[in-house]
Amino acid sequence: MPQTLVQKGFHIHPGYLDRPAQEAMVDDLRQVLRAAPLVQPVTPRGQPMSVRMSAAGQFGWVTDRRGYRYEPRHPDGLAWPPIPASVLAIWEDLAACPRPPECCLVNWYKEGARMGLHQDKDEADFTYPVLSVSLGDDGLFRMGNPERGGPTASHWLKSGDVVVMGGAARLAYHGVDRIRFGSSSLLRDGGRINLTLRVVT
Ligand SMILES: O=C(O)CCC(=O)C(=O)O
Ligand SMILES: [Fe+2]
Repeated sequence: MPQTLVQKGFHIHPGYLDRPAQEAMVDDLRQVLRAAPLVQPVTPRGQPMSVRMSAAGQFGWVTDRRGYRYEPRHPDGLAWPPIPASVLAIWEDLAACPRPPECCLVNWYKEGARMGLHQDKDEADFTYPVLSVSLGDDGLFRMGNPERGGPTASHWLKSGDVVVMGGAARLAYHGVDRIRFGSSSLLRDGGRINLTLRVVT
C-alpha cells in the first residue's frame, strides 16, 4: 500500500480502504450511530460547531459549555457502543502503537461544515498517535505544526484515505477548511464522515 510521508510523523495512506471495505464500514457506523446518535456540539464559549459528533469506545470526546473533555457516556446517558472491529483493524495495521484506541470519535460533515485549526490535546499521553479515516465526500485537510500561526499545507482527503499523526506531528495544528459536497457516491445523501482513533488515558 503506498504511503506518503507529508511531514515528520504525518502520514497519508491514500486509498487504504477499497470501496467494498468503505461500504462495510459505513454499515458498521450506522449501528454505532443508532446506539449513540450524532449531536451538535457547542464550544465552551457557546458557539455551535458545524460538525456533528458521536463516538464509540470507552470514551467519547465531547464539548459543551463545561469544556472539552472525554466522557464515558453519551450525553443521553448511555455507554458508548464498542469500536467496530473493521475500524480496530486499521489501528492494528497502521498505528504501530502498543495500546488499543479508547475512543473512536465520529465526525459528520454536512454541506458547508468545517473544523477550525486545533490541536488534539485532551489525551493524557501524546506519545500515542491519532489515526483518522475519511469516508464520503472529499475534505480539504489543513496541516500545520505545533506552533499556532505557523505555515500550513493543504491536502484533499478522499474516501478510504487514512491519516496517521504521531511523533513530531502529534501536536500539530490541523483542521478541515471545507468539503467538496457531493464528490463521493458512498453516502446516499452526500457529506463526509471522519473517524479519529485515540488512546485517551
Ligand atoms: O475530519 C478530519 O479529517 C479531522 C478531524 C479532527 O481533526 C478531529 O476530530 O480532531
Ligand atoms: Fe483533530
